[in-house]
Amino acid sequence: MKTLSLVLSPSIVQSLMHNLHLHTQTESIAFTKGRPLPFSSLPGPVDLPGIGSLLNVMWNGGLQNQHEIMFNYHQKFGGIFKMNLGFFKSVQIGDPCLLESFLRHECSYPKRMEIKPWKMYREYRKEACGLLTLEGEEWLKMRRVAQGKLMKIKEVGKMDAQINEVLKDFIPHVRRVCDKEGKIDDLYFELNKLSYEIICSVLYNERCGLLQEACTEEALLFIHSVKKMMNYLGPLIVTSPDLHKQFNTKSWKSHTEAWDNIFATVKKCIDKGLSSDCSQRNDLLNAIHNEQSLTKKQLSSLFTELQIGGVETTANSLLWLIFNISRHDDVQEKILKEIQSVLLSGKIPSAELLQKMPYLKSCIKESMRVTPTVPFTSRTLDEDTNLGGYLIPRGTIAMINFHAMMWNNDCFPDAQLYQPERWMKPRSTVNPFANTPFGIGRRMCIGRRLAELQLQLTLCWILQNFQLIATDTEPVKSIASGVMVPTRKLPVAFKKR
Ligand code: HEM
Repeated sequence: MKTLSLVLSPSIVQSLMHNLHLHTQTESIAFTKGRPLPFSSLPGPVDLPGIGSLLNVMWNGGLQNQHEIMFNYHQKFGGIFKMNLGFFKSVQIGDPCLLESFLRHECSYPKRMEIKPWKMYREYRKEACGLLTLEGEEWLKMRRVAQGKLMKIKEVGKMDAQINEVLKDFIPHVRRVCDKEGKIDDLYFELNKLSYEIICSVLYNERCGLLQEACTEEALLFIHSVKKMMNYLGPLIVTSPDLHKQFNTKSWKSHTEAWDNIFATVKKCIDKGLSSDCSQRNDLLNAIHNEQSLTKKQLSSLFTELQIGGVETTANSLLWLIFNISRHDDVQEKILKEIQSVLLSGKIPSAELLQKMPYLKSCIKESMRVTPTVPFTSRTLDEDTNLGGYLIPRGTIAMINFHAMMWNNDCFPDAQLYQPERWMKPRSTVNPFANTPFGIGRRMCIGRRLAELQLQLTLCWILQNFQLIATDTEPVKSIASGVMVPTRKLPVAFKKR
């Protein structure tokens, strides 16, 4: 059994869990060793036979509203509670101190909850798995290959010129798609195009034409297919994917067709990128291929899952960033001044010059905290684990709730307000485990550095060319649909400078 060195004393935990709101790193909680209490004694919502808390979840808005439901449960039960949804039993972690101790004992091959339909597709079509779906030693081997190129700030910094080339085309594209009032009909879709164009440029040195006036359906195939695949994923997971496959249902067929298109698009890029005309190119594909540690099949799966992981997430973070800035004129003015003071006489932003823009970076960090793109991640426990004074059995899914931690008033005073200044203090008192929008530990997002560079450069280009205007001030709610999407079109307009 794995015992975490920092465990909450069971008696203190029990009284705290039941009587107090979410506790945080700012409260002094004594972590002592002791005999853990059984899993069954963890607090948690009603657990009915066979369905657990499913009815409660449905009553409160369903899985789409799971971020708010879990946030409220953390307020009620504390930083750790158990939850059973019938199809899976979980322990929910929403406290930075507990997360820190959980990670201190992370195993060599951390496992996220399996996305079964994705695995089934790969078996069905005899495709390999990539970083999102691999486990064990194979995962670590692939991770090491990709990490050397993607997690080093210096390596990623070299991608700035390619990203700028795409952004140069994005600005006239925005002007083209704006109506007379500066509104964009489907801003999220346009940002997805930008994100896809950037990732293809960085991975394969390939431009896809998504920002051109006459953009072809073929170029849009990947984005449409990911959307289609995600639409069918939920129903397949909640019911039985095995039965869907056995009866070849519409959901299974559509999910398969979408993945076929996703893999076909990536394989085309790989074949072209490795052809003799392009093999001298300075891109991620050739850099990884030249190391000769992955087969062609593994390359396809790695690159497919890098694209899946990187396109919509970055577009979504950018969408919320634009929204948050549009509602804070003072913040917008301050970023623009910072940009103008660094980019003298029309200089183009670069990874190096971004180092002189701490306020711009704080604005992005704050946006990802207040409106996170991914609200949770998961780990499947490989051993019985003593966490927070409770014995969590092997095989339980630990849901790590970033959203609950990032919205915790004890970690972040006035947590639901957008206040970039909170990141500008010389000595931050924030527990770093409380703000982890890219996940954490050995399996954290491998595209983090690239996403950050992309967001920083894009914000520079947008604010130099447009003033972001809030067209109304009504609240905008979000729903959990893989990533956190707004429930209505964002009320934002782009006014030319
Ligand atoms: C703002 C944009 C992004 C956000 C918010 C984001 C968020 C995340 C999160 C929360 C995880 C799970 C981490 C964990 O379980 O601890 C993850 C994993 C992952 N992300 Fe990202 N991501 C972003 C951009 C990207 C980009 C640009 C790429 C590709 C270049 C990418 C590729 C991946 C991959 C492959 C994984 C799985 C890593 C593994 O299990 O080894 N992501 N991301």
